[in-house]
Amino acid sequence: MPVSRYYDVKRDEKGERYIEPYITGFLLMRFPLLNKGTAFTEEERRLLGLEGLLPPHVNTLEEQKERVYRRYRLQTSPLEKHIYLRNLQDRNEVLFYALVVDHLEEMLPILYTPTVGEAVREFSHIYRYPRGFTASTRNIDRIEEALKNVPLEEVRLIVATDSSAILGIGDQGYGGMAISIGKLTLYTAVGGVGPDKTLPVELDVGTDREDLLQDPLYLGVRHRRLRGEAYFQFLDRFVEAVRKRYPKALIQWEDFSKDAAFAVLERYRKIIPSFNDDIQGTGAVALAGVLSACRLKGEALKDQVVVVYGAGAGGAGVAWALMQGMRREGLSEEEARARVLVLDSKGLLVRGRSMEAYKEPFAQDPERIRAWRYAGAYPNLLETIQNARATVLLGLSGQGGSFTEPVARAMLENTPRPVIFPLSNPTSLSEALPDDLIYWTEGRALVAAGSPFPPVGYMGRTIPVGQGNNAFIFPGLGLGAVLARAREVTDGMVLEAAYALYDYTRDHFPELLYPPVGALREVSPYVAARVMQKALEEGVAEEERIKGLSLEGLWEYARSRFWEPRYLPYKVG
Ligand SMILES: NC(=O)c1ccc[n+]([C@@H]2O[C@H](COP(=O)([O-])OP(=O)(O)OC[C@H]3O[C@@H](n4cnc5c(N)ncnc54)[C@H](O)[C@@H]3O)[C@@H](O)[C@H]2O)c1
Ligand SMILES: O=C(O)C[C@H](O)C(=O)O
Ligand SMILES: [Mn+2]
Repeated sequence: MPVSRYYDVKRDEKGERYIEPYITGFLLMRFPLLNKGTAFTEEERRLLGLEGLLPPHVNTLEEQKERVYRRYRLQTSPLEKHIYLRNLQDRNEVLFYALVVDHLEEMLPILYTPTVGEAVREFSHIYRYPRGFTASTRNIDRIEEALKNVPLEEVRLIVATDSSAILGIGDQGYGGMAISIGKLTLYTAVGGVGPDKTLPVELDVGTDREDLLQDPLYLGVRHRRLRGEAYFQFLDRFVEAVRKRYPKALIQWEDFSKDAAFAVLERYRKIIPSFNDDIQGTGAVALAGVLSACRLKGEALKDQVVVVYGAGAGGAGVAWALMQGMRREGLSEEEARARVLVLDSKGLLVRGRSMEAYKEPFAQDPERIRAWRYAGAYPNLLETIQNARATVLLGLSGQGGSFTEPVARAMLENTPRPVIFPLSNPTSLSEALPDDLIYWTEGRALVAAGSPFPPVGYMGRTIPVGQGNNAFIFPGLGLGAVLARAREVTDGMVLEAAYALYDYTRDHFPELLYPPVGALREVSPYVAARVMQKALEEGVAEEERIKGLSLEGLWEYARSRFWEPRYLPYKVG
C-alpha cells in the first residue's frame, strides 16, 4: 500500500528515496506534503506539468527559508506569527519544518505554548485550511467511512483532544484542534516522526461555553457536551475506527479534563497503545526536574517533602510520578504518600473528606494533621507548606499568581534551597513569575516553569529558568513506543522516560534543571531509546528489528529513523 493515495515514497537502485506522485500539475502543488514551490527543478517542472505555473528562478531550500524567515520577522504579534507559520505548514511542509528546526528556540513558543493557547481561543476566527481529522456528533455514525477520507495510509501517531481542559484555559470546543496540531508539530520537529505518519484529531462532542455556542463564527457543533454513556459510546466508536484504519497507531490523549481523563486512559490503554500526556507526560517531566534539583542541592528525593498544588490530570500525574520516584529510593507506599501532599480547590486531600476516586491514593492520614495549625476545614497552601515543612512546591492549579511572596518565604523557612515549579500554562496562568520567586527567596530557589521564561538576573548572576513542560517527554515517549511497536504504553515506560530525561540533563547540562529547548532534537531520540529498551524488557515490544539491540544500538536506531526536512526528488513510474 502506498504512503498516500496521492503519492508513494520509494527507493532507487542506490537506495536513495524518491517520490512517485499519483497527481500532477497544479493540484500537486496544493498538497502540502508534496509541494516544493519555487524549489521544483526544471526537470521536475517538465515531468509534473508545472511549467509556466511557477516563477522562472529555481530556489534552493536555503533561499526559500531566507525568504519566509524575513516575512516571519515582519509579523507584529505572536498570534500573527503563529498564523503565518501555520499557513506555511499548510502550503509546504518540508519548508515549514526546515525553518522551524533552524529556529527552534524562537518558534516553539509561537507554534506551541504559550501562543498556541491564543490560537485555540481564536481558532474559528483565524481558520484557513483544513488539517487533521474531526470526529463530531455529526459524523460519528459514519466514522469508519469518514476516516477513509484521510489521505494517509501509514499514520502511527494521533493526538486527540476533546478540548474539555485545554492548558489551564478550560473548555474550548472545536478550537482544541489547534493543540492537537501543535503537539504533533513538535512530534515532527523534535521527535523525528514524519508528518505523513501523524494525524491531529478533534473529538467534537460539543461545548458548554455559552460564548462559543453564541458566536456566529464558531466552527464546532452547537450543542452542550455529551456526557456519561453517550460520551463513552462516541469514544468507543472513534477508537474502534482508528484500530481498523490504522492498526499500528498510538493515541496521545491531550487536555481531557479530570472528569474524563483518568477514565479514558484506563478504558483504552490495553485496547490501543495510548497514554495521557497531562497525567503521564507531566508526571514524568516533573519527576525528572525534581530529581535534577535534588542532584543540584546534593539531597535525595526520598528526603523531600513535596506539595503539589492542583489535583486535576496534571497534579495527580505529578503526585503519582513523585511517589513512584520515592518508592524507587526505598520508601514504602505509605512513607511515599506522607511525603507527597496534594491540594485541590478545597485544600489538602485528607482521607475521609469528600473527593473524586482518583484523588484517594494521595489523601493524607487525618491523624497526621490533627496537631497542625490551620484555620479552615482543611489546610490551605500556606498552612500545608508550614506544617508539613515542604521543600518542593509544584503548581498544576491553573491559578495564576497563587504562589505569593508569603508562600515563597514559607518555603525558604523550611530549607535553604526550595524547589519551586509553577507549571501551569499558558504564561498568564503561571502560579508565579520566576523573577519574583528568585527575589522572594533571595536567589536561592530552584525554579522551573511550564511556559518559557527568560533567565533572571539577580545580584550579578544570570539564573536560567528551566521549562518544565511535557514537551521534554511526549515526543520521545511516543517515538519510542511507535518504533518499538509497543502493544501498550506501560507505567514502566513512562517512568523510564523521566529517568532518561534526568540522566540526559545530568550528562549534558549538569548545571541545569532541564536542557534548553534548543536541545530537544537530541533529547527525544535518547528518551525514545530508553523507552524502547524498557518496552523490550517488559515484553510489550513487537518490533523484531530492535530485539537484542543494546542501548547504544537503540539510540542509533532512533536517530536513523529520525525524519529530516529535506526535499526528495520526483520520479514518475
Ligand atoms: N507544565 C506542563 O507540562 C503541564 C502539563 C499539564 C498541565 N499543566 C498545567 O496544569 C494546569 C491544570 O491542568 P490539568 O490538565 O490538570 O487540568 P484539570 O482540569 O484536569 O485540573 C485542574 C485542577 O486545578 C485545581 N484547581 C482549580 N482551582 C484551584 C484552586 N483555587 N486551588 C487549588 N487548585 C485548584 C483543581 O484541583 C483541578 O482539579 C493547567 O494550567 C495546565 O496548563 C502543565
Ligand atoms: O501544552 C503544554 O504546554 C503542556 C501541557 O500539556 C498543558 O496542558 O499545559
Ligand atoms: Mn496538555
